[in-house]
Amino acid sequence: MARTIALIPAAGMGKRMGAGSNKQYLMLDGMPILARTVRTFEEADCIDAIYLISPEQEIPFCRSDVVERYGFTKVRAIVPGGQERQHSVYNGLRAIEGIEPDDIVLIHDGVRPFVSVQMLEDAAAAARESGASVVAVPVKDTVKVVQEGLVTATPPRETLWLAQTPQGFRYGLIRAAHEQAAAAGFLGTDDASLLEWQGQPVRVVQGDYRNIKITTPEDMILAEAFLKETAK
Ligand SMILES: Nc1ccn([C@@H]2O[C@H](COP(=O)(O)OP(=O)(O)OP(=O)(O)O)[C@@H](O)[C@H]2O)c(=O)n1
Ligand SMILES: C[C@](O)(CO)[C@H](O)COP(=O)(O)O
Repeated sequence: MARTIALIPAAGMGKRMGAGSNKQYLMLDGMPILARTVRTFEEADCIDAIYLISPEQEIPFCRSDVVERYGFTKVRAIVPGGQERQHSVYNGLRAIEGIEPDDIVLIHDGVRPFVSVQMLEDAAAAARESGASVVAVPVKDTVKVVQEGLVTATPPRETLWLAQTPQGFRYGLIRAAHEQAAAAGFLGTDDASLLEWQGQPVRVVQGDYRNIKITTPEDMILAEAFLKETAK
């Protein structure tokens, strides 16, 4: 049976959060965002090993204040990140030990702490069957394409989905896509887009509107509200 490996990029600088420190370590009800995210992977039976990706200078802190403090036993390594998210993920892909082309890699933002075990299982199963999967939700608003302050298009809403993570892949496929993108200088904002760029199919798996990426200060308010609701 193919193994399922989690790659958790957490090497961003959190510029849009403007917290003055890295957003992945902001506390949500007493626990760092990143630790909340890793906990779900630690608890999921379908996950065999976890690789974290961190800014190089924060690796000791990540080890002491996330991995050791919360006793995460599945974390195999903390890998230094790169300039862009894509570079960080590529570093992670190259660091996984003993991985086979048919093993599954689940790539998940460290700052999406509301991921569920069900989402991990669904994304991994779809990747095993189809090669690549992306967790996503349908958009609720009408989306405008805007150029130089003018609307140039209103794409039909039923075709629009918001991409989340986890995104799941057979290792051989995602490794080759990252290598080809790096050689061609193609930069995508998620991993599925690299396979799309190659013309490969990507299966959509139903996500959850609560699986937010904590990006700007109002996302912290939402995250705290979600936590309060589940504590009731
Ligand atoms: N060079 C980078 C940039 C981003 N990420 C990670 O990718 C995820 C999604 O990125 P985003 O929310 O954009 O985080 P930041 O890059 O930190 O935010 P900003 O763009 O506001 O600086 C985060 O877990 C982030 O840490 C990464 O590992 N390496
Ligand atoms: C991967 C991602 O979270 C999917 O929504 C998103 O594309 C990351 O983008 P960002 O530019 O790093 O915020």
